[in-house]
Amino acid sequence: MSNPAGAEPVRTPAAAPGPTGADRPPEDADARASRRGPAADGAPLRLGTRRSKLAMAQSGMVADQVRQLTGRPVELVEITTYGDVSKESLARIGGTGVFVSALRDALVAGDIDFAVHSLKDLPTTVPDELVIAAIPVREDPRDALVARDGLTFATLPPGARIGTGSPRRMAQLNAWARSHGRDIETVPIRGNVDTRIGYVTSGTLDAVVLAAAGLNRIGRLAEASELIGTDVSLPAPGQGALAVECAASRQELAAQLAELDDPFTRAAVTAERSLLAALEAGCSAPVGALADLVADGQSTELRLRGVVGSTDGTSLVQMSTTGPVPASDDEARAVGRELAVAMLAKGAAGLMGERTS
Ligand SMILES: NCc1[nH]cc(CCC(=O)O)c1CC(=O)O
Repeated sequence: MSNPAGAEPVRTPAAAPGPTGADRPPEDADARASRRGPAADGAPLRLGTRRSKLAMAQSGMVADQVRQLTGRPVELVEITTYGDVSKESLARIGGTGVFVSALRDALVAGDIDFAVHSLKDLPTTVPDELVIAAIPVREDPRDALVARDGLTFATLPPGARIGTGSPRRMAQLNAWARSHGRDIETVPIRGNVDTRIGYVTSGTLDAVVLAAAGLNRIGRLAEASELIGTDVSLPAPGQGALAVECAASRQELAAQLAELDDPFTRAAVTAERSLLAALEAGCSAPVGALADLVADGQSTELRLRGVVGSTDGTSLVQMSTTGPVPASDDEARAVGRELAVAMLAKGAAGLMGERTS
């Protein structure tokens, strides 16, 4: 692994300077908190966000909710991350944290008050200075196919070229194609959602695979020809969920943001991310995971499914576990850890070193 979970995130010189400027005198977190805490004079809360359309859309959604919750104005502060400026493939630069480190630096420095991340882009470890104050209700976690002429997996012609930069999607789509005697070619691409859909509208590729939640947030879900079943492709751990993060020292703010938290989403994504962490995989590893509820007669239980595969789809380790809905983050983490142990025993580790460009 080039950048395992828990490693120091990549620092970027491209981080936009905070609005308070680099030349302000140093002050500690408490001093900053008392200056801008929620008890202060109604000064706007600063929400740091990447400038991509998807990031702006999800930050805008949460900003509206926080305005309602606190009665305070919320202003968006644009921050550029390494993932935004690098032209390298995400698999190669080790996706862990490349979209979030500059936002986290700004939180720690006190240049912004809170940040909204796609949970699937967030490293599985949270720095001591920060806290995930809320994980709001998750949207549809599935992957979606955007294909020319409304084609679906079942109707794509032999040799169809499907774009995705995600080793997880490659592994599962290629495995599905192999087991169904279908001939597809996965083509590595990257770029923002509009760029990736552009490969289809321009005729360069027959289809691309994207997260349904991301398409929905930028208003383009209607262009998907198919939502991909979780029996074909398990989403990335945390896909479709957001994380609202602030400095751990801002306890009052964290308590207010916590009203946006959805306990079931938190339990589900905590189990998924714990699986990822225990596999010692980063967010660009070929790992899929999804926790959902299954009703079995009287009782409702939590099912956690996990998959690790080689990107060519020749080998796949798929396992699942079902049990009581976790009552705490610790219980949720234990569910993920236990499934990881079982998957490692089936050879999952050997499938994770792979990198594609
Ligand atoms: N890696 C980029 C990224 N991060 C979050 C989403 C989608 C939104 C989400 O999962 O919450 C996407 C785009 C995609 O995978 O198509």
